[in-house]
Amino acid sequence: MHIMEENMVRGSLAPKARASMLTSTSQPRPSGIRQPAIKTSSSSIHSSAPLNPVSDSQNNARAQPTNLGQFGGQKRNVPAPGGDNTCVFQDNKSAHNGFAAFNPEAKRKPPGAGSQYQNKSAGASLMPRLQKGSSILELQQQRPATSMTTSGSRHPSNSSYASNNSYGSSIGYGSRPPSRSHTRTRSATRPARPATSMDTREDKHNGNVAEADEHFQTINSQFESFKNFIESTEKISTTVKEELESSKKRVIALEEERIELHTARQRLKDELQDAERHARKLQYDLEEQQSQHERKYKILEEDHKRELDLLNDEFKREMDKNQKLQQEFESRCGAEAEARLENLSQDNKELRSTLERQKRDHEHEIRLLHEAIQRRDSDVRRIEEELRKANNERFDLQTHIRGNNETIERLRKRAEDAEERLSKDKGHLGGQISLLSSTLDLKSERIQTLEENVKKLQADCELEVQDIKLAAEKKIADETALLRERLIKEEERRHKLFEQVQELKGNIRVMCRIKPPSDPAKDALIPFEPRWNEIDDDKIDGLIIPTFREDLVSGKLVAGKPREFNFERVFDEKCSNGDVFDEISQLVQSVMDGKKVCIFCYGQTGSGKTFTMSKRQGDGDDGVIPRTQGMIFSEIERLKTLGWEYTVEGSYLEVYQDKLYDLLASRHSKPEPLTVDPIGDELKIKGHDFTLLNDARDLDEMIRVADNNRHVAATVKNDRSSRSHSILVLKINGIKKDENGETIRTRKGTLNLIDLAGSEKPDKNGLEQVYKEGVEINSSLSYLRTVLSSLGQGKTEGVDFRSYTLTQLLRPSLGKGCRTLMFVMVSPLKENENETIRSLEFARDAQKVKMGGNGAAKSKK
Ligand SMILES: Nc1ncnc2c1ncn2[C@@H]1O[C@H](COP(=O)(O)OP(=O)(O)OP(=O)(O)O)[C@@H](O)[C@H]1O
Repeated sequence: MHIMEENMVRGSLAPKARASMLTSTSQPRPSGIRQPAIKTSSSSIHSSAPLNPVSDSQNNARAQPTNLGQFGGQKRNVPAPGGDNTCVFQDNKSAHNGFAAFNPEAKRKPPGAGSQYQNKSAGASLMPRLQKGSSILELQQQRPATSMTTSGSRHPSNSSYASNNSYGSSIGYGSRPPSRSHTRTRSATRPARPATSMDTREDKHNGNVAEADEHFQTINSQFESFKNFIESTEKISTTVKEELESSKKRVIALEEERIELHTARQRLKDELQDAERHARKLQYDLEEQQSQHERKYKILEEDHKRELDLLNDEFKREMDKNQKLQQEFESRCGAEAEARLENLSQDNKELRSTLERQKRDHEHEIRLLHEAIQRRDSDVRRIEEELRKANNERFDLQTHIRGNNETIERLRKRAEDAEERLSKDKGHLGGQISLLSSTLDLKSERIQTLEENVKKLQADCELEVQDIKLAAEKKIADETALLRERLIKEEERRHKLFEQVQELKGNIRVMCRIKPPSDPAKDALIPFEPRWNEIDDDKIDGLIIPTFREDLVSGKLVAGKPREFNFERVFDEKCSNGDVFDEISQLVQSVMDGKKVCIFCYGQTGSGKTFTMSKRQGDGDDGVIPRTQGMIFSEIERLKTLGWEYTVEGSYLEVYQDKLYDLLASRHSKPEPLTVDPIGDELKIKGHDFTLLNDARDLDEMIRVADNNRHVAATVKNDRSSRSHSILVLKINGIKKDENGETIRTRKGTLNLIDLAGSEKPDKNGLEQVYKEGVEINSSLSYLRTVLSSLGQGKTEGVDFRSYTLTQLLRPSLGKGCRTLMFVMVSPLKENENETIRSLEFARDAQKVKMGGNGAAKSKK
């Protein structure tokens, strides 16, 4: 029984299973199976069950050593029931333990007495087969027929031992074999005992035989009982096996469950990782989109700002121009034009207020746009906050899942333990697993919900951004269109105002430039007194040259009447070419508006005409021609945005010795003189084509070629004196079309930039050629003066332009609607005072010219 228990403990059964098994086996178990009586004192045995009294015959039997003498001093080893049906015979000590368990009587009796109810043959037949591990049944089957079985009354199956229903009651704890008082018959086969002294007492002997029979019966019944016990033990064993089998199955099922759980956990983990990856990707996409939107917004904003800046610049320029115009208007018009000035001021005010309003509107719209961007930023921040929360939740979830994983891991270990403590832990584990599974399900659902939220927020954000973008784009487009429209209108207004001011300024405007002395410390200079402009007090618009005369009485020099010259502007020696161009750029602008403009420089040789007109030395202070060149082509680009397309054609001509030459013609052969068409308002030259100039580089190249071909020579005043009048003619035509490509407006402007040859008294002592040139130059200039003074006297008809090629050339530029600006260049040197005064007088005459008629000045045919 101990062995059986040990086997059960060693097996992989959980305590509960073992307990149930033990419980189940406890029912049929004979009371002596686990009886610790092996170590119990005899007194306890007595106290637990009454012992049958030993009969006389038993005592007699004890006293018969011959009967069971061969067992003398030897304890009988009886196989113990239990375990896996093994009944082990051990040494005397263990045998004593095992047997005493169900037959304590054997222990209580002296060794010799033990053989009283076991005959020799029974003991001999059992002994050799009582091997370790043999079962009782086997023993029963293996037991050969003994002398007892031959009697037919000792066959185990017929043993009266089985008559005791309870093994415990017969051989159990504290029991003893039944009374030996039963009668029995002596076996017929029993051999006759040798004659002994006892034969003499035959009756007594017969009584002993009967007692032995009875004892045999008892043993049989005990054996039967034992057999029943074995059978019940076998049943128990089968039950235990079945329990064991079912336990194993449960273990397998649990293991499978554990694997499933593990797989599910792994799957969940993968899904969580996927979800994390997906969330990270979403976040990355969101950030990417945000940065893209921000970039686009920046670009839009910058474009908008640029456009605004441009418009503001435009506005400022317009305002400056208007201011200038107004100032000029005020300075020139006097009282008679006050009404017009009032109107202009009104217009100007309106224009200013319109522009201010537009500016305010614009700023307001920008503010709105900024607010929309700020709203969008706050939305983005909100989304980021939500995303952060989602990330936090995801992090919590991960932590929780990690905790869960650890719990699962712990549970897995516990499941392994549960293999040993199967039924006890199973329910708990299952509960926890299902709880965890449901928690995991909940968390997965939460992740899914969060992801969906993020997606939704992202989609909302994209839509919102898209809407804002579209609205902003539309607003910008509308605004641009509106501003463009306004700009076109303002351009028209400016054009009109400009025209009005130009008309008020007169047909020929005159400006004067004083060349700086080459050595101010040494050079004797004309004591010019500047007359500062009343409005622009940093500008000079007049010169006073003091005069002296000899007092006839005293013979001393006394101050005479000073000579005063008033011009539109006087540039003193400090002024640069840039200052000059700033003043005349409006005229170049008016060429773009379709006007005929003529700018020419008049002055003594070496007074700075070419310097002012053509200087191109790379020090940044270019003359009028290079600056005009730059301005024309940038204006063409600007006007393109207002729907205008311009073409530029150019020609560079020279009047040398009163003959007209094309400065662009090849100089390999002698150039042929050209003829000016004396009829019409446009300058036309017979047999001469204008060159199409696509860009500033073409014009540049044209000027370079012309400069190389111009007639120059050393004069007294100038080492490289221009010996001819050079004329750069630019025809600038603009065309504006509507959406259908129909021409709706045209502009035809002409710009003549003329660098006249130096006026100087011809030096008779110089080269003949130079002298001849000087005479010719002076003649043509004198004639120009004559023409100008005729025009100045209000003659509009009968003015003879034909006498000189120079005046023929200038005729179309001196008519009505033409703008002519004359620069008079003067030397500051005392030695050139007379020439300077002559030039200034020439300029004053020119200033008086009023061009009349409906076209060019009428020539005398
Ligand atoms: N405003 C100025 N500042 C500095 N130098 C000047 C200025 N004006 C003219 N000069 C210098 O004076 C010299 C003569 O000038 P420029 O050739 O322009 O005279 P010009 O009137 O064209 O003479 P010409 O009629 O003989 O051709 C040049 O060396 C030029 O650099």
